[in-house]
Amino acid sequence: MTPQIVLASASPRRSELLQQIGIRHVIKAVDIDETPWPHESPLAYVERVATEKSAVCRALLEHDLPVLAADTSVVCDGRIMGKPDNLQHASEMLMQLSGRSHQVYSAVSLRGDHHWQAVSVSEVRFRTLTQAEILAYWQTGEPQDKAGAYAIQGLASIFIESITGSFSGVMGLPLFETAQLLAKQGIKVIA
Ligand SMILES: Cc1cn([C@H]2C[C@H](O)[C@@H](COP(=O)(O)OP(=O)(O)OP(=O)(O)O)O2)c(=O)[nH]c1=O
Repeated sequence: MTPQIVLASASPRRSELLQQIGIRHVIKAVDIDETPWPHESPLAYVERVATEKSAVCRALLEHDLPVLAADTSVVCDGRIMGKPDNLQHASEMLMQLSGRSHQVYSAVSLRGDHHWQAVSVSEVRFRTLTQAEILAYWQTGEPQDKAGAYAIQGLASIFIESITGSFSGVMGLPLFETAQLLAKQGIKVIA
């Protein structure tokens, strides 16, 4: 089957989500510096990083298939949370998320005939977590490669009281916005 797009991502979640809507893709992950700039807002940050991922990927390609990239950040009290470096870092993040709401920003960038982008912002509410739960959760291996040290699609679902916004966006690729961008490039998910 011929691919419709290139997915510029090493995230297995993003590939699964694209498969969920039947978009045929090949994966070409790129490595960029994801350090936020001083005083950069979460919105500006996720847009910049997603845009850079698609640009770097596009520059490496020898063909001109459209390139899709995304970036997802957990934001609490205006602070951007990336992936945890270790147990200590994950515990700090999860204690901060415990018993309250935070936001998840997911930016999508599509480079085809033009460059299009979209951002989804969701609100996620966690119940109160205990230190023992956080340690046990870390030991499952799930938090390691996830922004904010949790996965809504995994065991962390038992910590989440409510979500307003996009489940797929929290998971890493907002499918509503992605389908809208793909349509601009003439790629239809459904007739
Ligand atoms: C909040 C949350 C994040 N995540 C994941 C999605 C992303 O893989 C990751 C956020 O990191 P990203 O830097 O957005 O993506 P990535 O480094 O995994 O992949 P790439 O840069 O190559 O595209 O966190 C979940 O799987 N579930 C969740 O509930």
